[in-house]
Amino acid sequence: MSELPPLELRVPATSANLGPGFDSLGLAWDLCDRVRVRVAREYAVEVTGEGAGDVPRGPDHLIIATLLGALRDLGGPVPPAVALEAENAIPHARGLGSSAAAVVAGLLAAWTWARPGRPVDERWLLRRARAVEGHLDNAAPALLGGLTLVVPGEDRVLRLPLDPRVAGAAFVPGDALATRAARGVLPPTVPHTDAAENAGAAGLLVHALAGAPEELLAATRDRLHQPYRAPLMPASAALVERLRDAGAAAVVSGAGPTVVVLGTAAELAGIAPATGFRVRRLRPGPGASVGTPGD
Ligand SMILES: Nc1ncnc2c1ncn2[C@@H]1O[C@H](COP(=O)(O)OP(=O)(O)OP(=O)(O)O)[C@@H](O)[C@H]1O
Ligand SMILES: N[C@@H](CCO)C(=O)O
Repeated sequence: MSELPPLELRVPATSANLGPGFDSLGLAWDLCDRVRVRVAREYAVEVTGEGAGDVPRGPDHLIIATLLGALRDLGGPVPPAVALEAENAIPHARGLGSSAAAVVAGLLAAWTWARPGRPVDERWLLRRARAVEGHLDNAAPALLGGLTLVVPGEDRVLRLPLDPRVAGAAFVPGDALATRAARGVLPPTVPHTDAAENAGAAGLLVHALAGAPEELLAATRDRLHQPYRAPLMPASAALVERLRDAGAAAVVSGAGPTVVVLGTAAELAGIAPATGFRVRRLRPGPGASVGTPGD
């Protein structure tokens, strides 16, 4: 068991939905959590940065629980305990994919211990991530990097072309909002007209992100989730409206309450801070990586 090597992983923050692409489009950012795991006699968890005061310190820590479950699924080896060190940069429960990043870290670590030297089986990893997360639009870009499309109902994930001029600015509020709560307010059905608007906007968004950033404002309109969630995040909803009225392609990131503006670096340079939000400049980034410490 002690032959299982210590591992170091990096996993990116992600924005799911991007406006009209509910549960299907997602984008990885250059904001990453760093995680180290090793076999130990007793569980030990050291966390710095985001969520440090809140996450469990034992086998129920999301990364460790995911790792152990996946090792069992892969037929072992399951160590007596693991020690985990995490430097968290991704804010928790803000719509930037922190839980998907943790799940992808646990699954990549499990694969690396159970199948050393073998390229990760993406279908296995995404199936496991779906079982934990319920949807894949954060896990897919966290694993693959860049812009990804999940086809809900089909077991398929595509990496889509992304114009290198596209960047982001995240407005992260102080208050958290659990994804589960934000999904709980969505109605079981939506009007046909809203579905049609979103279908058109999602198609335009893929086109805009691939090479027509001047279309981003028109392409980021959403009728399927943001209006229903607005009462849970009134400050974010007001900020989206204000930014869009000023011509910026602002959307709610994932289930919120972070607001993300998509645009070229030149457009984003003019974005002013907003009271009650931390602003973080973002660039699209690569997917998760795993190696041994010091690599
Ligand atoms: N790095 C982490 N380590 C341990 N637990 C984590 C970590 N990241 C997230 N979690 C757990 O997941 C919860 C947040 O998950 P949730 O799905 O509500 O939000 P999110 O993933 O940040 O946002 P979204 O899914 O909308 O992008 C945290 O409160 C914490 O319990
Ligand atoms: N598509 C998911 C993303 C959660 O991060 C939702 O909006 O609920």
